[in-house]
Amino acid sequence: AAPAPSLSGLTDAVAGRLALADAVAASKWASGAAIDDPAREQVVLDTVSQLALDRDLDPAYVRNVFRDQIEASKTVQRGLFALWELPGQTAPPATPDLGPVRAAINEFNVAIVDELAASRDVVTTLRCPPELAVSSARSAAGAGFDPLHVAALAQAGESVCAVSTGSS
Ligand SMILES: O=C(O)C(=O)C[C@]1(C(=O)O)C=C[C@@H](O)C=C1
Repeated sequence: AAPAPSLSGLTDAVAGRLALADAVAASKWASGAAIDDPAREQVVLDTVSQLALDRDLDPAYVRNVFRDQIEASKTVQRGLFALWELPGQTAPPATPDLGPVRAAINEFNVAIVDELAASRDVVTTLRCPPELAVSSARSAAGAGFDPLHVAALAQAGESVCAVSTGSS
């Protein structure tokens, strides 16, 4: 088989994080919580900024990538809420406790920053956009994504290909 495209590790981690939006949405639907949680977003962005510094990556670059991760998660959550509001549709049963799914999201956050560090020499080149597209398609297929999740995965990758990633 052909070797995996170089950004596959990154897009697999991004897709894995995005797939957790389904469990987040089900939990929020069950509890009546709002999709937007600005305090949690701040914790995520501050955490990944520190992870970036630890890996000598530009924290502003990594924050931008994670703003897109958060927006992509909300795209999926809003899409699922819209679906569950339709007559005859039901949300899957879920517990209101977001703790376990957020712990899983935290693990993907670390994996994504690790992959950004591993891909630092690719993401600043013209190879990045086509490799990101191929890797995203591969990850989406592997995850069995529907059109809602495929669209959100593209949104999640919008800031990956960058001019510079260094912290200096
Ligand atoms: O943790 C949540 O409540 C989520 O919905 C996930 C997430 C994220 O992607 O990290 C997305 C939207 C919220 O505003 C906060 C965080």
